[in-house]
Amino acid sequence: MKKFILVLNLGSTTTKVALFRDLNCHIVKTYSHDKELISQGINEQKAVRYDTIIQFLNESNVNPEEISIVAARGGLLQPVEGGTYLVNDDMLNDLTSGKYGEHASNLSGILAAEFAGNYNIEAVITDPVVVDELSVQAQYTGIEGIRRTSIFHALNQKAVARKYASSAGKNYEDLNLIVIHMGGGITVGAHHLGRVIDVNNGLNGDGPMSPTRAGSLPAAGLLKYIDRNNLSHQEFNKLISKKGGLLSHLNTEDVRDITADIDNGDAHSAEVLEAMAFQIGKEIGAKAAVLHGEIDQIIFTGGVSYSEYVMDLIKPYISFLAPVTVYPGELEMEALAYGAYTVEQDRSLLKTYKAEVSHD
Ligand SMILES: Nc1ncnc2c1ncn2[C@@H]1O[C@H](COP(=O)(O)OP(=O)(O)O)[C@@H](O)[C@H]1O
Ligand SMILES: CCCC(=O)OP(=O)(O)O
Repeated sequence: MKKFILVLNLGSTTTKVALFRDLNCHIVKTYSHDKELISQGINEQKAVRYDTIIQFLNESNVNPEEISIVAARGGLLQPVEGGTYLVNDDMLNDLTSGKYGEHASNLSGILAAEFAGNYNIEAVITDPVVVDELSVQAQYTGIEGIRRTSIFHALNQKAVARKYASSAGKNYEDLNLIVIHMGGGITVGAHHLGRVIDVNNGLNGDGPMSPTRAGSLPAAGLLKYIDRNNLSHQEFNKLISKKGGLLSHLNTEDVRDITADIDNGDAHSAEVLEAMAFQIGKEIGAKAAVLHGEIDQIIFTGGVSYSEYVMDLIKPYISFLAPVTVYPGELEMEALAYGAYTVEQDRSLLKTYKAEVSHD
């Protein structure tokens, strides 16, 4: 009997896999990958990541025939509204071609479709990283022809915001929140009455540096660096989105290793983490201005927010703005299972992704 929802959540540094029975988590595991793998392109990572999923099923003693649907974290697509989407051919083409960029979350959808195809079931994604609710003002840059788009931890930011609202006995749609997801990438979102009206692009050189992202860079300095090192487009993308931030400065993206080094007296590691905290604080201040200072709560989440060391570095910059709540880790597995469960119950909720028609 088909009774499980298989949840696949590929982040830049981890593969998280779970089995749910309806909305109850049967088993969940996080596999952390080494820095050699995560700095590769997604095609080079595909086989290892798929093997990780099969390893998980073997360890769980679950027969793939018992799975009714695959729920995956969605990747880089054209901007979409939130919701649960079928992984159809249009979506698969955009995820595979990298038309909108490359990130591990593309592989979630791709591997979900591969697995689903093998067992004649459906794959869906929920609230992909391209959910776009940016205000018109937030989309502007100072150059006509370059616009900001929304690429962030939409799934988890929305899930923790709703969890906080529910714990406060309020509706998400009635609150102003600043949500900070600190994973391989770091995104800081201004949630205004249920819409993320401003957020840094978590992938393409915007906002604070993170374990693997460069964050905002001085444009002229970047151009000189590219010329000096003769970087191709591909090398440039790798530099800012896979090998930046803590990995660039400290040769590891793992905050647990870095804080252990600091405990052993490593002053350089301490300085780099302080700089990351400074940049996160600054970004939160910017979002406070976007919300006109009317902030109900500041909410931290993501793997890095497990680190009390990092949280203690950030808090002095922002605790005067609003009360702080921390939800370490993520609620992404539950949110993905919920998305798949609801469309299994009511098919009319399933959305269809359509590729943009090219006019070239
Ligand atoms: N218990 C922990 N303490 C400190 N840092 C952690 C902890 N767990 C994970 N991290 C850090 O969180 C980052 C990964 O965040 P996570 O949200 O799990 O990843 P991903 O972006 O791959 O989904 C890494 O830098 C990792 O070192
Ligand atoms: C692409 C935006 C989301 C993101 O940064 O995810 P990771 O933290 O998993 O890299």
